Amino acid sequence: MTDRISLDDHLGTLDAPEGLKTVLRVVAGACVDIRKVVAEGALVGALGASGAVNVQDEEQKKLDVISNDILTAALLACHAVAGVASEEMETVQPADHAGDYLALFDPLDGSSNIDINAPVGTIVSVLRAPQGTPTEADFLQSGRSQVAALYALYGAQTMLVLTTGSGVKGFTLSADGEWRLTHDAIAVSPDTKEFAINMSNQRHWSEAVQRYVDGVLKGADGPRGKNFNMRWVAAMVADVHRILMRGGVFLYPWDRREPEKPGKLRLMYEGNPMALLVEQAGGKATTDGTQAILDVQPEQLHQRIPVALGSANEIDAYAGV
Ligand SMILES: O=P(O)(O)OC[C@H]1O[C@](O)(COP(=O)(O)O)[C@@H](O)[C@@H]1O
Ligand SMILES: [Mg+2]
Ligand SMILES: [Mg+2]
Repeated sequence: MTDRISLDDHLGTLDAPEGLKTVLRVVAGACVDIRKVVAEGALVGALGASGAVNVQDEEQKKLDVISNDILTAALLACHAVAGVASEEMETVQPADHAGDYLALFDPLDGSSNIDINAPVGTIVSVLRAPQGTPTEADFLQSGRSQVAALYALYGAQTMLVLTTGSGVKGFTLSADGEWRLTHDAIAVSPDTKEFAINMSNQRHWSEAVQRYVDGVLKGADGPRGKNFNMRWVAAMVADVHRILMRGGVFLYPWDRREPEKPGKLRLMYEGNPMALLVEQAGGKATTDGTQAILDVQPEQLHQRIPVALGSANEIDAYAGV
């Protein structure tokens, strides 16, 4: 397998600023370090709750905190990074030097999977930094402004899936610790017979979402005229990876439980990076079937949004119910 191009070599050939390549190398290295802790789990005392609660009012797992510390330290030490923001930190952290880039991340996505040895991952969005010390307002750029987006998936294989704005490539971590290109030109098929949604929230959804899911559940006997399969890994990173590999739709809509919150997932470090990857792979990434996530103007660092992304024709069907 060593004849496969490494991430390092791929970045070397990329028509992108050296600073951006450095940021991506640093993120990729931090993900290898996070993977080691994820893989050793109980052996290194990394499972279970940390005892703290984050700014989202969610219980932090030890691995949320460890992953956040690894990424934050690596990125703030990188000369090309002017500041970072994370799901696990209340506000932004400027670096003590100037830099051309800002990094926003969900250090460990799929926290409820940690203690059951199910897939988790890391999601990262990279933006251009303004002149001077960045403030929170400087991070509130729309998803279209991202210069790179990636995730690492700690699953049966460890993979890193990356876009710098011209297509999507997937790298697999080799036994000797190198990211190697295994998935060139990742593309989301326009049609699908697979959907992903947390069905336990059904009674809280809007009428339109109820209608769409009712239609797909009726399968060949209903308005869609074909049978659907359902999958829910409970880690956006793994559910989106499945869609990039074989199509499908991933839905996390607004629901009535907390009507003042627009959804569960966070715009800046979940919605935006995943939306750029999905669009770059030819899929659609929306809040409601029509509004592109990437065009949402952010108002808050930890802003939530509804998410409907995946196979283009199926997202159109979702919009049309
Ligand atoms: O608990 P549910 O409704 O299955 O939600 C699962 C969703 O929550 C998340 O785990 C939220 O992310 P975090 O684990 O980073 O908080 C998503 O990855 C996933 O899609
Ligand atoms: Mg998450
Ligand atoms: Mg998380």
